[in-house]
Amino acid sequence: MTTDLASTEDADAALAALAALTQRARDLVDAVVLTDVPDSELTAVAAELAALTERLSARRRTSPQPFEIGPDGVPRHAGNAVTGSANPHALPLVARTAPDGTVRAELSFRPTHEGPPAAVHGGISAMILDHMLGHAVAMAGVAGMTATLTVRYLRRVPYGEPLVATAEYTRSEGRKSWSEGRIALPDGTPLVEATGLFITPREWAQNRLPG
Ligand SMILES: CCCCC/C=C\C/C=C\C/C=C\C/C=C/CCCC(=O)SCCNC(=O)CCNC(=O)[C@H](O)C(C)(C)COP(=O)(O)OP(=O)(O)OC[C@H]1O[C@@H](n2cnc3c(N)ncnc32)[C@H](O)[C@@H]1OP(=O)(O)O
Repeated sequence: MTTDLASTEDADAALAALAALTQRARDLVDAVVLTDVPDSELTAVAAELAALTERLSARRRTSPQPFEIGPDGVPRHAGNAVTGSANPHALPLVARTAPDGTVRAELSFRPTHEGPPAAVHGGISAMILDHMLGHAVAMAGVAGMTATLTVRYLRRVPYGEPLVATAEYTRSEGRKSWSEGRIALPDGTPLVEATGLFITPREWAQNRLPG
C-alpha cells in the first residue's frame, strides 16, 4: 500500500485509504470526548496513540491534500477543514448545488462540537455557514475569499439531530459578491442565519484559481 498521491494511478486508492483512516480518527475524537473509562485505561490508550502518531509521521506532507477539479468537473478538496474526506476536523459537509444555484447540505453535529452545554459552539455553526455561503458564490462563478460574515443566532443548535444547511448567491458588484444562508431543522425552522461578503482576489479574477 502506497500513500504517494503523486502517482495518478494510485491516487484514488490512496485517497480511499486516507478517507477510511480519517473516519477512524473522527470516531476516535468522538470516543475521547465521551469516554468514561478509568485513568489507567486512558494512560494505556494514550501510549498506543503516541505510537500510531509516530507511524503516520514516518512520511509527512508539508500541507493537506490539495484543492483540485475532479475528472467530473466537480471541485474537491480532501484536506478542507469543513468538507475534506481526508481531514478529521471536517464533519465532513457534503454540499450539493441545485439547478437554481441553491446550495444544500444535510448535516448532523456531534458532541465533539459542543460549545454551551448541550448545544453546538457558535463558531462551528459560523464555519459551516462560511463554507456554504462561499460555495454559493463559487457556484455562481464568482468564487472569493470571505471578507465579512454576519451571523445571527436565533435558536440553540442541537447535536445528534439531522439538520439542513442552505445558501444562495444574491448579487455582485465588481469583485464583491454577497450570499446568504441558514442552518435549520428539517421542518425549515431556522436556527442560525448568515450573510456574507466574498471578494474575488485580483489574481483569481484573472483566472488564476488557488491550488
Ligand atoms: C477558499 C475558496 C476557494 C475557491 C476556489 C474556486 C472554486 C471553488 C468551488 C467550490 C468551493 C466551495 C466552497 C468555497 C468556500 C469557501 C468558504 C471559505 C472561505 C474562507 O474561509 S476564506 C478565509 C477567510 N478570509 C480571508 O482570509 C480573507 C483575507 N483577506 C484577503 O484575502 C483580502 O483582504 C481580500 C481578498 C478579502 C480583499 O483583498 P483585495 O486586495 O482583493 O481587496 P481590495 O483592497 O482591492 O478591496 C476591494 C474592495 O473590497 C473592499 N474590501 C476589502 N476587504 C474588505 C473587507 N474585509 N470587508 C469589507 N470590504 C472589504 C475594499 O474596500 C474595496 O472596496 P471598493 O472597491 O468599494 O473600494
